[in-house]
Amino acid sequence: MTAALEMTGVCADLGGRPVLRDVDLRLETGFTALLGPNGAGKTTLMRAALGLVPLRSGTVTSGTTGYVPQRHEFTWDFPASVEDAVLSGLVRRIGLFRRPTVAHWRAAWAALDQVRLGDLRKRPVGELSGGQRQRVLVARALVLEPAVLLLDEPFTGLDMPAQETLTELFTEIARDRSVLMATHDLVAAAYGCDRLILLNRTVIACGPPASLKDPGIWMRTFDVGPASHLLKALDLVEA
Ligand SMILES: Nc1ncnc2c1ncn2[C@@H]1O[C@H](COP(=O)(O)OP(=O)(O)OP(=O)(O)O)[C@@H](O)[C@H]1O
Repeated sequence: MTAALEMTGVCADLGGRPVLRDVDLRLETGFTALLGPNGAGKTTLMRAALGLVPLRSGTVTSGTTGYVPQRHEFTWDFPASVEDAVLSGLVRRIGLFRRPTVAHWRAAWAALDQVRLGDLRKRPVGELSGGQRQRVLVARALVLEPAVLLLDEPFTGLDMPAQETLTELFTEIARDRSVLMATHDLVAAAYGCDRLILLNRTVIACGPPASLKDPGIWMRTFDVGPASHLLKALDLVEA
């Protein structure tokens, strides 16, 4: 089976310092969480998958890639409607000064239906809640029909109901494509995702949550000791 995303021996430096070393991973269909402490290289790995980070060595191969950046990287203070925001995901395909065709609009509406915002397509984005805006960003990435959807900390600043709605949506999207989500919500990832990748500059471990019960791999990834609450929260040691 062709992988949606494959990295082999990826090393990448930023500002002259090594950030990723010898990263190997292969993603097929399903919902995968990318876990690691601050500075582990999660965002850099996603940017490498998009071809936005020069590699010192190694290879990246992927199908079409959709990317939902961290929310603070996106400005919403333009008066765009929800459907315009989704259509902007197709700007490279449409061409900067060309008009979208009916097919482009239909693709944008289908993506909005998929995130269950079809009813709000004429609304200004500025009037939506945080969770709804995050779904607009997901639709903007989905409109490209990506083989792999990269989500960079999609839960930041959202309340529990909004997080649960998004988790259900990502699970549904991951039925027929690959979804890779960087998150600090370890418990939600361990319960909601098919596979976990533990990253700290390199892949420390990966596999289905049930295969990652050794506290040592979590301690190495997050640089914590055996008394860490993290291990208790993940049910890896006696509370
Ligand atoms: N443009 C840059 N120039 C130099 N160093 C950078 C640059 N961008 C990121 N870094 C460094 O690379 C390392 C990895 O950063 P990255 O943002 O990929 O980590 P992360 O796992 O996504 O972290 P977080 O959980 O805090 O978002 C960090 O030490 C960061 O300071």
